[in-house]
Amino acid sequence: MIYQSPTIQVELLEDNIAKLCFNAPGSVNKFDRETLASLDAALDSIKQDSNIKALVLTSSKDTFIVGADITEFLGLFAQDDAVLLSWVEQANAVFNKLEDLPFPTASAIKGFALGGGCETILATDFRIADTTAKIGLPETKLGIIPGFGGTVRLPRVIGADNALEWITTGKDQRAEDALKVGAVDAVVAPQALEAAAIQMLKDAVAEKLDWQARRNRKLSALTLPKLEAMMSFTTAKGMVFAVAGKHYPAPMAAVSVIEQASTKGRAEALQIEHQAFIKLAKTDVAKALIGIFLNDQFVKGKAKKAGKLAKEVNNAAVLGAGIMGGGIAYQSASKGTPIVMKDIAQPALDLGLNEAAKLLSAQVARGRSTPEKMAKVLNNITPSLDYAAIKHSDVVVEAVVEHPKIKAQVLAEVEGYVSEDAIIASNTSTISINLLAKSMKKPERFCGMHFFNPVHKMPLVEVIRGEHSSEETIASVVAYASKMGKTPIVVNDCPGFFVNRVLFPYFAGFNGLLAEGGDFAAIDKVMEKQFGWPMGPAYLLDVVGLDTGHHAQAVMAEGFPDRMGKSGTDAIDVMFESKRLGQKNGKGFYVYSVDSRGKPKKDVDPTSYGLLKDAFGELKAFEADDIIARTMIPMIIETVRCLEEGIVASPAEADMGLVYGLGFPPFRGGVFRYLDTMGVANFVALADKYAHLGGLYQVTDAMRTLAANNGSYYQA
Ligand SMILES: NC(=O)c1ccc[n+]([C@@H]2O[C@H](COP(=O)([O-])OP(=O)(O)OC[C@H]3O[C@@H](n4cnc5c(N)ncnc54)[C@H](O)[C@@H]3O)[C@@H](O)[C@H]2O)c1
Repeated sequence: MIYQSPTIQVELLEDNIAKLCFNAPGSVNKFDRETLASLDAALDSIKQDSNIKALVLTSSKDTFIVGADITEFLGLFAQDDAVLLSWVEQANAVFNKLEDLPFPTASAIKGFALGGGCETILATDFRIADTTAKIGLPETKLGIIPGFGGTVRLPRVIGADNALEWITTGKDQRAEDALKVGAVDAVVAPQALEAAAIQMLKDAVAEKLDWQARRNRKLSALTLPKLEAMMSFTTAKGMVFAVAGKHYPAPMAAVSVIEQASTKGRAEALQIEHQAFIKLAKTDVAKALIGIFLNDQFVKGKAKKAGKLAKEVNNAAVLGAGIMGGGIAYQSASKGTPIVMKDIAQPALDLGLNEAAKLLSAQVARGRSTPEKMAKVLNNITPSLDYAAIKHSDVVVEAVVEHPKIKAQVLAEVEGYVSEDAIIASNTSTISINLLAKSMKKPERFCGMHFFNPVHKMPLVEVIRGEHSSEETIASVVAYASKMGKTPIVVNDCPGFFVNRVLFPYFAGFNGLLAEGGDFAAIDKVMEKQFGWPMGPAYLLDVVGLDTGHHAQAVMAEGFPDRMGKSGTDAIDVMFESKRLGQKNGKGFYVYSVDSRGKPKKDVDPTSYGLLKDAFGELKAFEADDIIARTMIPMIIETVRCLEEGIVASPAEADMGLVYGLGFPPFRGGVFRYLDTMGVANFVALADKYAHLGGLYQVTDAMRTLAANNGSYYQA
């Protein structure tokens, strides 16, 4: 053994080829500080051993290296620039040491080689992948750029255009795609991986392969004709800005770094990367995006733990084949859990199946599925008009019309058809789970399972714990949601649960602006372009449906009369009463049509402006900051209330609920990250300026205390 640590072992194989194996104690290899220090020490030992003629890097896990240890990032990035620079320089010295070894080197890559893992393989002369390999530099998705030389080495290995695409999109690349652009030298079967890498090294030692020429290419400036370089970088900037937009600076920074470094040798090029990396690491955007990554892991970890208590779900049923029922059936079937779709009307069943077939056909057309797979998924959905079909279901999801009496009746009926231990969940969006539980003989087997529309796209499922729901019920529904590829968050019962409870105060803020003459299209523009929501409030209401919005608003007003009770007519009433229901009937705040290419199109409509003018008078302009404050303050305070009341268990889960359920701008990280970034005291001062607008604008006592103590919701 040449070197051994808890994360890395180095041994000498035949023909004096050394093998460095990443072998961390957990299930995967990560580039934490310990592994980096260990790699440094391992390389020193290798350098000192004069017998060694070549080096192969391998992993004892199913994956090579999944990337940096992101749990270390927020603490690390909070340090002074000088400390951060010294960390980056030290880390890069290790990668340079690997690249500068006096003999040929190769990486044998299986599974993920992402981030720091990808930067490791780029520092070797050769890269052999097996068919399971996935390679990439996802850093821009976290608001930063690669910091271990990725922006310098990748363009020199695969060319500037390819590297720009890899780095600015942050996508993982499959082995065969990596081979096409020359990121790897060969792709082999998993069992042949190590032997193939060793053979390549033997050929290099025997000078059949010119490893030094490859290395020199990485050490020098990029060989790009001036005109071509200008074209590449200018095009990339335009495209990247169009996709990433002004709120996500990292992809653009990556283009600039690659451009500036393109004329430099390794040392200078790396310095350009270091400087840009440090600047981005300090941004609020990086903090928010890293926070989301960590929160996502936290939420998924909780769901995984719940899985241990869960009942296995092999057969499911959904009651109601409407928009939601059809979506739930499709999602369950496509993730491998057969599902009975029960309705009272044959046309509804036909429509539900047709919707599923449409989604599947689109996937086949895009090459993401095959006709065989499509047939299998459709076979997993059993349409039925008869309750007898749900007899063997482990979980039944009720998704019939949003009417308390109908739901109560359906839930009572269901209990008579399923086994004693079957779990029953309701997809209600507003009706109290405790209220619905009253119609059941065994309320402990019942909880809420709130999906979002469209089911196949929206990642969140709110699992609502009623006062009688058993732990097994909650755990089983959480596990089923995870199996469906969704991110479940467990919340306690209250009107609107978590997501709708915080959404309606935001709509109330919007209504308040309109009641004073605010222009809905101008408000949407500010909330989309400046705040970063995927849709402004008027557009979102049109998508949700003004009838649904109107109904849910009444439920919320009844549940929280002090804050959400209504006096007089608001803009939602105006639209609803004029039968402008939104996208579903082609007119709401906006009018909807189909453009010449068959794509849905929305336009402003003088009629809706006329109706609003009749109700609220002439239009009045509001400043962007005012619009943001008046809509966001109510949502933010309601979110804090949900945490204080234990409706949602942690800031991390609340923020993920907002990002995954509503599309809260990821670069802001969620309400709690947003509050921490702006400072709780600053928020309280801002909200106090709007306190005259009513109960939704009153901060809680706990917020005031936190503000006075200069506290925050997250630790880092
Ligand atoms: N549409 C949304 O955006 C959304 C989002 C989240 C939750 N939800 C909730 O999901 C539920 C369904 O909403 P939807 O939009 O799919 O409604 P929908 O009107 O599209 O579908 C309801 C379906 O239930 C069927 N149905 C009625 N009574 C039935 C019974 N006794 N047994 C079986 N089927 C019956 C109807 O025939 C219809 O096909 C509601 O509780 C709603 O609040 C809707």
